[in-house]
Amino acid sequence: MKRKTLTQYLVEQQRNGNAVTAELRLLLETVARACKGIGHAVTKGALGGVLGSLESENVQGEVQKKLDVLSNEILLEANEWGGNLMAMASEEMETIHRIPNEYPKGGYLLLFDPLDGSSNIDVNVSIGTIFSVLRAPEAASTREVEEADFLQPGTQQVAAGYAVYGPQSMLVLTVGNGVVGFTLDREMGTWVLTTESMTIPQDTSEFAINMSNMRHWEGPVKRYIDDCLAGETGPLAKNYNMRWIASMVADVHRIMTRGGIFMYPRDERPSGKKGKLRLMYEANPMSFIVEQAGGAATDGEQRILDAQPNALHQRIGVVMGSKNEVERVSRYHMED
Ligand SMILES: O=P(O)(O)OC[C@H]1O[C@](O)(COP(=O)(O)O)[C@@H](O)[C@@H]1O
Ligand SMILES: [Mg+2]
Ligand SMILES: [Mg+2]
Repeated sequence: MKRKTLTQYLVEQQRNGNAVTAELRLLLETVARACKGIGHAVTKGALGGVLGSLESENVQGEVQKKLDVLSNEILLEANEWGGNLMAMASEEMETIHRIPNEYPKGGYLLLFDPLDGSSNIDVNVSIGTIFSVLRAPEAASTREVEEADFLQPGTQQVAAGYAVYGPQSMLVLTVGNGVVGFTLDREMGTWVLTTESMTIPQDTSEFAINMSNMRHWEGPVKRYIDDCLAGETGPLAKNYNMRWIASMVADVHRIMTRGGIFMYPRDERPSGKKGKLRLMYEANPMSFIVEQAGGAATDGEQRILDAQPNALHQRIGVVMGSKNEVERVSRYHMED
């Protein structure tokens, strides 16, 4: 069977008058090429000297892995000269990266978590890259682009995707017209369309949460997990299975494939941080993808995509996946 490549898919989306402009197509192709480069570095492992940590910490106060920094550089370099962007923002950089004046600029803003699942790099477990594309506000074309230009709710995203570097490298993408999945043909070096329409089953009996945080959870999350653990004879009247890979991309990719609910809720730790995951680089792009696949995403109280960001590195509680199960967790929050 002749399969479409990423380029063919995007050209088709452009021709069909959907959301993909020529500029967005080139931008997405560039991001996909960068992901191929990151995947290549990941595959080399110790042979490529990419494992281990650096002395540095990122803006979140987390120790940076060599691959966090390398992946960030690959994405910056690939996208800097493409002519489609005004600026980029990354989980690994304190503030935004404006396109230097010597390069042409375009109308989009790109945000990314260059390497997601950092704790899994050195143990050879699936990791990934998450990205989100916004339109730069009109006003930014007549002045210098600012951090505030990025603070748009997730509903404004024009595209989002992730690459997962696992047994296969896959790229999962939405341009607001459903979700498609590409597998990397390593010999040819091309992303090949292998799933035309990714959809998440509405119901599930599989949850993903880091159980070691249980003592910090808020009441509604505790109640939900207790009900899951009670199994057949409990209030949910079914037995649940649990999975936790500790790479959001890999956990959400499993849910995109066979359903489930992924939770990294905000909790009551004295740090006062609103959850662990970042709204702009993780929660928003993944929520857009999950919703486009028929799932749902909430922070417990509100739809994640409706959250108005107030800072680039803001964190948020995340509950996403199979629609009926996410709605159940929202109900538990309402009843609290
Ligand atoms: O180690 P924990 O607390 O279970 O956290 C795992 C979560 O942290 C993350 O690794 C955070 O992402 P980064 O690796 O990009 O910082 C998520 O991918 C994952 O879901
Ligand atoms: Mg991450
Ligand atoms: Mg990261």
